[in-house]
Amino acid sequence: MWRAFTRVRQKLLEQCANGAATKVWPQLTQTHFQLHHNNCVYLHIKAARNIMSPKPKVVFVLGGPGAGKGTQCSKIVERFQFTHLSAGDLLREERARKGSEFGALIDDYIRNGKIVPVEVTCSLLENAINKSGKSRFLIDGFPRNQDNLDGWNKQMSDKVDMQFVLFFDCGEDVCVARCLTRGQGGSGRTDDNEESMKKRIQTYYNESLPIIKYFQNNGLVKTIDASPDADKVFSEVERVFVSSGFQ
Ligand SMILES: Nc1ncnc2c1ncn2[C@@H]1O[C@H](COP(=O)(O)OP(=O)(O)OP(=O)(O)O)[C@@H](O)[C@H]1O
Ligand SMILES: O=c1ccn([C@@H]2O[C@H](COP(=O)(O)O)[C@@H](O)[C@H]2O)c(=O)[nH]1
Repeated sequence: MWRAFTRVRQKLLEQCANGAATKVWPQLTQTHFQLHHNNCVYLHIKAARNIMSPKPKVVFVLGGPGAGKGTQCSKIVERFQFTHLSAGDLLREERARKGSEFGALIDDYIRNGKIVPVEVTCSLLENAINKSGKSRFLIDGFPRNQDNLDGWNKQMSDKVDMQFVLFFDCGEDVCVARCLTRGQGGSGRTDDNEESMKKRIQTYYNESLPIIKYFQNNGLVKTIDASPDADKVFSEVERVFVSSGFQ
């Protein structure tokens, strides 16, 4: 956790300890500093930046269908007080909303594993962020293609502080088996069936993986092996969040 430090003056730590520093940086507490054995005081840069940035913090959560994104997001919410926004859930809610002008379109896209135009998804995400009044968000299952990424950059990138992309790496067979088991268990999802799965997997390879690669090329991706059991996966996830300065 305390890998990225910058040296600060001893006086600052003392100010922090006696509360005087809150006048300068009200969000910082003594937990953001560490006294090193050589008597120098270090500030945890990422933790400090995380707490001092006024924009909402966003982590994109990506991976194949059934990789375990939603399952891990629930655990992250519990441990790190993030708000979970699943783009798929928001679209399903909008599809079910009486009078929605997008209901039929969303239904067709979901059944066929296609990606809904970004104007619809991005507006749902922005409304959810604004409505929540919260400051840490997991955006699960978005951006999924170039249209999503372009639309997000146009509408949202200046309004949030994107932290990193959490990528759940999982083989196709495991992904498909998890979704089909979820369907047989009564998920009620119109796309947890073999026909939709084939299309979802194709969309993932053709449209979503190139976006993950783009983020990778920009050094933004934290990859997690999503094939072990959920608790084991979470221990890796926890490590990533802590080393990124979240407490
Ligand atoms: N590590 C795991 N090991 C075994 N089963 C898992 C694991 N993680 C999740 N599952 C199960 O697999 C199914 C899919 O998980 P989850 O809904 O979290 O995936 P997802 O990536 O959000 O899926 P989708 O993209 O389809 O929304 C669920 O039934 C869940 O209980
Ligand atoms: O940004 C998004 C997210 C989802 N969709 C559509 O919804 C389904 C289901 O998504 P899950 O993340 O698996 O819940 C997906 O196959 C797409 O059809 C979307 O269009 N855009």
